[in-house]
Amino acid sequence: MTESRKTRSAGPLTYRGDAIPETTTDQRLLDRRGPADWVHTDPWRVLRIQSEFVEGFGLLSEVGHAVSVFGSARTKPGTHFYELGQEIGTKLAASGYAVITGGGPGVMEAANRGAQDVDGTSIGLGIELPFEQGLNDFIDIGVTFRYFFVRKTMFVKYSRAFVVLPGGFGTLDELFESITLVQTGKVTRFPVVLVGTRFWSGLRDWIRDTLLEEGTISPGDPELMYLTDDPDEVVEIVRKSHVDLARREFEAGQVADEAADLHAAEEASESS
Ligand SMILES: CC(C)=CCNc1ncnc2c1ncn2[C@@H]1O[C@H](COP(=O)(O)O)[C@@H](O)[C@H]1O
Repeated sequence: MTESRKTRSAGPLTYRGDAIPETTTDQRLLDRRGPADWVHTDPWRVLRIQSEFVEGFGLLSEVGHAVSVFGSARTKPGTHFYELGQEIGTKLAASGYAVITGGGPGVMEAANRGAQDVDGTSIGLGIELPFEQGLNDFIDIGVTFRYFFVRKTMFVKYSRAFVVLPGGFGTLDELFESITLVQTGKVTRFPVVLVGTRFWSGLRDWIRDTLLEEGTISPGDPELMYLTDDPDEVVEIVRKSHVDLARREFEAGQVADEAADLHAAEEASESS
């Protein structure tokens, strides 16, 4: 009979005899402090990026129907667009939509505040910035991301619609990112609603008169954006697109419960 050799298992690995390491994995994890440079290497960053996705998906997948509201970080309380942002936040929340913003001040704060005013779900997806900012005070659920692109994925994945109030480069970035995703068919399910006809009409005209004229976009592309000043119309556009999507999913046999519910609600309102 052969004498049984000393054996150690480490996860899926088996070591025997002289191959057995002197320490266990846990000991190596807990006992040693080596140089910290590896924290700044790309493979480590990949793990941090993954963890942001995991946290974001984990949090937002439980949230239900949501709409993202974008707009200037510099809009002050008491101004027209702050109040409009707040009213839109309130009306979306009252219609059952969670309101997601970038978590900062200005229009973001206004929309979060409006949602909170009616006990709606108010969410902030913040971003680490060179100057300390923190999430605004009107957020119930907040995440602060390190990476812009992870945060962008969250806005797109968990929103039924994008509502865009006047803003600067950040807002334009969000607007054009979302419209490009719609144009290229990467997302098929949400409307992009611009609020503030005077502010946005110059951009819309330039898109029509220059981009379309030059052939850099297709004839249907300018119609990918809605333009309004009316908070009720914002909610109406969101709701209608939501119901249309539910109907398409229902007809295609992809009957998620919510799609069936919405379809039934639509049928009921049509027949009443
Ligand atoms: C006062 C100040 C500049 C604060 C910055 N604090 C911020 N916190 C969170 N998201 C932001 C911030 N600044 C820009 N963003 C992002 O970019 C958009 C606004 O940028 P902008 O003000 O239009 O160009 C927002 O919808 C938001 O998603």
